Amino acid sequence: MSHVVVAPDKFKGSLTAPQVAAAVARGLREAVPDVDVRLLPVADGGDGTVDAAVAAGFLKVGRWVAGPLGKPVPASFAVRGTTAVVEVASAAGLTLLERPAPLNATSHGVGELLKAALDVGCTTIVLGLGGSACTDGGAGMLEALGKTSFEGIDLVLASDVDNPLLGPSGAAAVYGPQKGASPEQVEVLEARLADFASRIGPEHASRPGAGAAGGIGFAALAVLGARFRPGIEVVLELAGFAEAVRDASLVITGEGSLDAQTRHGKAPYGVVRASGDVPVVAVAGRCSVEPGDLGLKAAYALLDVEPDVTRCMVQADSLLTVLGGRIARDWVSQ
Ligand SMILES: O=C(O)[C@H](O)CO
Repeated sequence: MSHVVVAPDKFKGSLTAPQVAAAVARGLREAVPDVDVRLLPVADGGDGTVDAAVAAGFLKVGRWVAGPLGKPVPASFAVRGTTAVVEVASAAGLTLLERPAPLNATSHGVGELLKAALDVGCTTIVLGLGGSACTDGGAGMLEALGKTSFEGIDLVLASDVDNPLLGPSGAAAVYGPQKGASPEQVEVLEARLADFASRIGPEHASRPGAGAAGGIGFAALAVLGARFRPGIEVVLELAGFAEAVRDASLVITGEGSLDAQTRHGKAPYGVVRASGDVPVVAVAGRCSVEPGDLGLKAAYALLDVEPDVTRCMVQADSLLTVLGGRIARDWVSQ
């Protein structure tokens, strides 16, 4: 019997991607005990990118760095050979703050993590962009790096979005509000970013991904010679997805919400695109789009099993196991 690849992203606010994968696999195995399941939790560059690398065989390295408000936080990056995976969210993530601080959150700790990755001898550094608390254009990161040179270093941005730095689809306007910024604060952030860009390299402000992670993308492109890539593509490569999906009979992906945004660089859509002819189904907390529009054969939502949203979040693990069982009955031959 050929195998099933389980490659979900996290369910934000409830389960990490490895936890989602494990819960679905449990359901598959309960329904079809001899099913061959391969777990490949993924991420889009935002939180969970280091976890995905670790699940793919990288080693986790811990470091205390300045958190989004300067207070030390235990952060981590992942290393395999001379490649490091550094995640913005680990040092400057929104989830690290008790209360949002849109005007004051800094990317300083990200610079410290990059330095640490260079110090252990890494020459390729994947920088996962997304899930950040800051909108400082990467100024804090550059300050922490000081005169550190990236010459000879391949710095690859694994970005959750491809927005430019400025304007109506820029870092402040689009992502400021989700970091707690009021309309007036968005204007302040936009003005700060425009001023910073005019001093650092205005020609880089419109590049895809310059607006990712509060403008850390911009600083990395303009000053550190980074190259932009969609995060899910980089993560699938690091995880050896192409190899894992070969001869598979089914791929199961998913994330908390399957919606209109999913087509725009979200992990499940990247998984569909990388799966070729292998059928792909998804699990989700909720699904507000036609599965077929995302190239999915079917979508299984927690809300179809448990209509109460709070219970869905709290019991996500056991509900995903129920969905795993349903998928096994619908798609895996006994
Ligand atoms: O961190 C952020 O600002 C968003 O996730 C977009 O990258």
